[in-house]
Amino acid sequence: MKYTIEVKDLCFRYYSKEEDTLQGINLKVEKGEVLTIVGLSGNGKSTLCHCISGIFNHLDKGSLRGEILLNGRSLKDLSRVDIIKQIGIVFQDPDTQLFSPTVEDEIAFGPENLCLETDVITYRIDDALRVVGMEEFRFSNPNHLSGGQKQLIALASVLSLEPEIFIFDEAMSQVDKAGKLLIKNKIKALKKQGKAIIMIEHDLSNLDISDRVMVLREGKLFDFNGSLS
Ligand SMILES: Nc1ncnc2c1ncn2[C@@H]1O[C@H](COP(=O)(O)OP(=O)(O)OP(=O)(O)O)[C@@H](O)[C@H]1O
Repeated sequence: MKYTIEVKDLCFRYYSKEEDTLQGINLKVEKGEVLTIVGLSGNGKSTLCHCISGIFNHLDKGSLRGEILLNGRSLKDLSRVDIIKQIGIVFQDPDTQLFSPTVEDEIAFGPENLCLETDVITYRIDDALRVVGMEEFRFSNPNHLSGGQKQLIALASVLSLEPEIFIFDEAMSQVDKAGKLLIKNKIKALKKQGKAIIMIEHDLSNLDISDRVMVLREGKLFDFNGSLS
């Protein structure tokens, strides 16, 4: 069976470190599945997200061993555009993700780079803003928004790419109760559409939308019952 995401024996070491931050990670996510990874701060969750999303293929920050497969194809064999079309990541800190002068430009950036037709881009902006309940901020400067609003715009900018795989790295950490409900409902809808989703979470109340939970501890990934992945 081809999994949407499959990670085999992944190890990652930052050049500035003497030990591997990720140590022999194995995981699989199917179409329509939500996998949540929990773990204490500094245990490697963001590093894992950056490896899976292909960011470390392009930013030479360390050495990566093992294999990451998207729909059966190694990440190493995919171009940057192929990866962006397949996998969307919402970063933990929205300030690292938002750089456009307006919310509209921010959401349009990905689809424009995929050279989509103008009316498709407009539709995707409208839809993404509606999903995150931020229509009234369309022409606002993202820098002037609150942390939670920035997280919602970061999510909208990934939704507009319509990838098959979503990675949410604590994407709801600054969002208020109403925003969390919107995001959770959208994740449920994405799951129904057959998207594969990896969520990194600190807040255990968000686990209700997960199919499976794994724990990352000191660079190793465990099933929730404590057995090594
Ligand atoms: N760019 C980097 N260069 C060197 N070491 C790094 C870098 N980024 C992260 N690390 C280190 O890798 C380890 C794992 O960090 P990471 O951010 O992946 O953990 P995390 O579980 O996501 O933590 P948090 O929940 O606080 O975000 C930490 O020891 C961190 O200091």
